[in-house]
Amino acid sequence: MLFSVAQSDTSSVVQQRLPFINQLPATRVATLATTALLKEIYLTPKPGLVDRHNSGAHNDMDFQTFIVSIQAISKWFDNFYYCGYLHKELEGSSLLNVIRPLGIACEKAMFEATQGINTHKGAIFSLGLICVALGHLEARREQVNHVTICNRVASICQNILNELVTSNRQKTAGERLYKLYGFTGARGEAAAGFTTVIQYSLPIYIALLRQGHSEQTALLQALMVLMAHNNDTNVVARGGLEGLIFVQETAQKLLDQYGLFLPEDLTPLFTFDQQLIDKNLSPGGSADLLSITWFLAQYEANNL
Ligand SMILES: CC(C)(COP(=O)(O)OP(=O)(O)OC[C@H]1O[C@@H](n2cnc3c(N)ncnc32)[C@H](O[C@H]2O[C@H](COP(=O)(O)OP(=O)(O)OP(=O)(O)O)[C@@H](O)[C@H]2O)[C@@H]1O)[C@@H](O)C(=O)NCCC(=O)NCCS
Ligand SMILES: Nc1ncnc2[nH]cnc12
Repeated sequence: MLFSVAQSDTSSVVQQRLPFINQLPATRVATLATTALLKEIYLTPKPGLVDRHNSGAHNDMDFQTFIVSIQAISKWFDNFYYCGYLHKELEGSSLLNVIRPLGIACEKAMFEATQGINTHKGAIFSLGLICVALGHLEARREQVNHVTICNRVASICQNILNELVTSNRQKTAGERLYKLYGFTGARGEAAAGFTTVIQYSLPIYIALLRQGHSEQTALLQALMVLMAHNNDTNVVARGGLEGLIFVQETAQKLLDQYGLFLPEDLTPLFTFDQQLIDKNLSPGGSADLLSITWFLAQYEANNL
């Protein structure tokens, strides 16, 4: 296990529902989820995002903020997995009501560790759902692959968009942008079974690895493909529709013009990074989907 978290860090929610959960062994799934977040933050250069080169379009967080955040939330991925595993009798949408308090408690641990900075709110939601789905599938001894994992996430989130449709509150960016433009953000991606990952980033990532390219090259290509296709509410929150169109069209133009972004010449990505910094645009949602991409590819490589 990369990080250990004091047992007292788990919330009362977990203690009430699963009092023995902290005595359960760390899972390989949680280690994989933690590694997926580390792979993402270490990848450099990521246009507009925090990486080892700079903080992208962020003046409130840096590389170390993400490391501290990952340390704080790492243990929670075990809790998500066991929650899915120990509630195998529940069907899809009933699971969401059980795990949501866990996710909110994990968000709290993140905010405490980062002094209130939102580093991984979306990642906790998306990767947390993946861990719940894996626990649920494994407990039921169902087939496990990237398709069944994402289908189980879609089943868990089958009613989640209702909260956007019926809610009058616009407390978060996601809720506000749904009312303004109809974007469903992280909720929509999960309810659709991470189709942006399944259709775009995962196939490209796996194909490049099979061709012998480095993990960095495969991850950079996957990120650019995600930025070209993902309706990232982080980008819209900062730059409106104009900002989203700029990110998607520029990413696609670079993919068309350069094909691959190889270590010997990453200039186009550094230039794109500076453009997004100048425009205060950050594709945080695509960064999360990149972690999901790496996780699904690695899980299958380890287990099939
Ligand atoms: C379901 C919730 C998580 C939804 O929260 P919210 O109402 O805020 O909805 P969204 O805005 O749609 O999404 C929240 C975060 O999800 C990421 N995201 C955005 N678009 C997409 C997309 N199309 N696909 C996938 N993921 C997406 C994104 O998160 C990442 O970016 C954040 C960091 O970037 P930054 O720009 O700094 O963000 P801010 O600080 O907010 O902006 P600034 O002030 O700096 O300008 C970081 O979170 C990354 O992860 C979106 O931010 C929520 O309602 C919920 O239920 N939470 C509880 C958890 C839970 O339910 N868990 C259960 C499963 S275990
Ligand atoms: N590296 C990163 N920079 C900014 N926002 C993010 N959200 C997730 N990963 C991120």
